[in-house]
Amino acid sequence: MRILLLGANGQLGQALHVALGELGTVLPATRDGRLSGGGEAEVADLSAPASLPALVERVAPDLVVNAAAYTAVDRAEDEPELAHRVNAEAPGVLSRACAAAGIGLVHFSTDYVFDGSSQRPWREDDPTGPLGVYGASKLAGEQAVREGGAAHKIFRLCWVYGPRGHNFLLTMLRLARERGHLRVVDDQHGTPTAVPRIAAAVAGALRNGPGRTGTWHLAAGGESSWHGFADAIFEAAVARGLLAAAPVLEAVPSEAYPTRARRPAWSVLDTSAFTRDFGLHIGHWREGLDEVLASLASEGGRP
Ligand SMILES: NC(=O)C1=CN([C@@H]2O[C@H](COP(=O)(O)OP(=O)(O)OC[C@H]3O[C@@H](n4cnc5c(N)ncnc54)[C@H](OP(=O)(O)O)[C@@H]3O)[C@@H](O)[C@H]2O)C=CC1
Ligand SMILES: Cc1cn([C@H]2C[C@H](O)[C@@H](COP(=O)(O)OP(=O)(O)O[C@H]3O[C@@H](C)C(=O)[C@@H](O)[C@H]3O)O2)c(=O)[nH]c1=O
Repeated sequence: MRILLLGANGQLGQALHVALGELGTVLPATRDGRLSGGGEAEVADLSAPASLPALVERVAPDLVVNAAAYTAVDRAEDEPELAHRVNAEAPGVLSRACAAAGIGLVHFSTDYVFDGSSQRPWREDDPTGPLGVYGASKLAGEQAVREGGAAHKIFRLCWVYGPRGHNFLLTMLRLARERGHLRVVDDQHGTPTAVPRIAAAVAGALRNGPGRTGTWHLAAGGESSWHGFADAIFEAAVARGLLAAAPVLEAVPSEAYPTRARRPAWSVLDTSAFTRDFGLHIGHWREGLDEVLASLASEGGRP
């Protein structure tokens, strides 16, 4: 199987590049045709959606996996058109191109399509209500993929982090090295999910349910606040020698840490449909955290 992977330089894209290798040949594509680890890739600029059908036609893959996205949650408030083009229009164009070629499309969405008001983990068919531009653009992307007509798998992820790229774990490690005191919100709840485990689960889902089309929640087990996640990061990072000492960590309400975009108070996803349909689960979020910190430690300590 030939798999065209868009967004191959992103944190999820890099993990998928490895994990999808077990299913066939991965053909990476990036914004500028270069792989961040060195090497060449196809060019796929999602801010120019009209360029995408020709790429799909020329490469003639058996499957397209779209890990590219506009993910800057606060900046999206000031660049709504760009966010919409990359996160909504481009996935719609891809879905139509895949439908025309008779191939499937794997796409990713987010817990930020919800408004955070639930009292229990969100199910796939719960009403959406994004609080900001990023979440709204990702919701429009889901709808565009469904309407585009390709057989698709849309995986809604939550609080993604890994050993590379831009994410909360790496931000916390950096800030802890710069300051002795951090303030982190404790009234937003979700499930931190490590990219290596997401990538393995996506490969497993393609293996176990290649013909299935639909939308699934895919996240680790358990739940935490951002403050609880930061606390666990510092405890494990000190134990693994990645930090000399944990900073003082103050729990604060969201009002005390104002951001350009509002985030949901409750982002925990119910993943039972994914487990039922593909026979897989990602494991508890603390297991994924331990693996990522172990891999950072084995790489020499400093991300
Ligand atoms: N990060 C998270 O916490 C979560 C992410 N998700 C979803 O998971 C998916 C993967 O996200 P993640 O890997 O974390 O995000 P990253 O920001 O790490 O990666 C996104 C990739 O998309 C690329 N990209 C952005 N704009 C364009 C463009 N115009 N043309 C081509 N490529 C572009 C970026 O390229 P470049 O490297 O050149 O900037 C980057 O490599 C996305 O769909 C995201 O919405 C869902 C829930 C949580
Ligand atoms: C850096 C920092 C953040 N925070 C708060 C801000 C925010 O409410 C929360 C999370 O911070 P971030 O801005 O790093 O995370 P954010 O970019 O909101 O993360 C989101 O990214 C997108 C792409 C998704 O799809 C989501 O699932 C989610 O992972 O923590 C603090 O309280 N203290 C701090 O020192």
